[in-house]
Amino acid sequence: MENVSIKYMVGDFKSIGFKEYVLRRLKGNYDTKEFWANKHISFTLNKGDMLGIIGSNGAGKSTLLKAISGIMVPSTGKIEKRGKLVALLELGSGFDGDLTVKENTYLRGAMLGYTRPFMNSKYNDIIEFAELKDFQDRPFKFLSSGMKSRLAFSIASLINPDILILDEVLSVGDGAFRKKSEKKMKDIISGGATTILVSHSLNQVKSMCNKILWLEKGKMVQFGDNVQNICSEYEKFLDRKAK
Ligand SMILES: Nc1ncnc2c1ncn2[C@@H]1O[C@H](COP(=O)(O)OP(=O)(O)OP(=O)(O)O)[C@@H](O)[C@H]1O
Repeated sequence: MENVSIKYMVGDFKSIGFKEYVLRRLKGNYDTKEFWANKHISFTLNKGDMLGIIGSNGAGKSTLLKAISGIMVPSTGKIEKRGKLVALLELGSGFDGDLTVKENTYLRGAMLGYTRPFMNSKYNDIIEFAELKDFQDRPFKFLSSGMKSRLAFSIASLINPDILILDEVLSVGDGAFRKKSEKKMKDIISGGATTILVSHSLNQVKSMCNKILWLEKGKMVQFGDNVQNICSEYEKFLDRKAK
């Protein structure tokens, strides 16, 4: 990632409708502003790295993940990545609520570019890992949040991506599933994949990540492999903020 900045346009243009928009433009009181959610972010990861991204609410963590996943294009700068990328962003994104768990698993596989025979060979493992064997024919919308995230994680992790992006998904599963998924992620990493994880749990970052990126108000505060030190500086920062 080289000098990446990402801006959102904010203002009242979404809610006003076309006629009002034209009128306001003509009168010159059409109000939009640029909001930079990320500014000048640069870092490099190697195969097998696990990066933890930390920072306060609104620091720009999810926006950066969207850019890495290719959902958003950076306003400036460049992102280069090699290999098959799988991203788990907002809960339930990429699923169809009316289709069953089974149908969604195949759909998700197809969206990621996998063939039906490949998905046939992985399907049982995915459902077993997600502990959703009894729910295969249930519409996705009737699953609990934890079950939805378990299915998303199982699909993403069992199809062996080169790059795995996780936005807080692990925090939705219960304790037992979290332990199991952390172990799975360690296996994925030792298999050579690169993982990026956004987390508000410093313990999780400390125990799993070998690199860390700390963002605040869109800017990079620290990046490096001294995970313990950066986490304790961040903890002190949070303590000062809470006073
Ligand atoms: N679609 C959007 N339009 C305008 N501003 C946005 C949009 N999405 C996010 N933002 C703003 O960009 C900033 C960064 O948001 P982002 O979701 O990346 O933060 P975050 O670090 O992931 O936060 P959290 O820890 O709360 O999930 C915030 O100030 C947010 O209000």
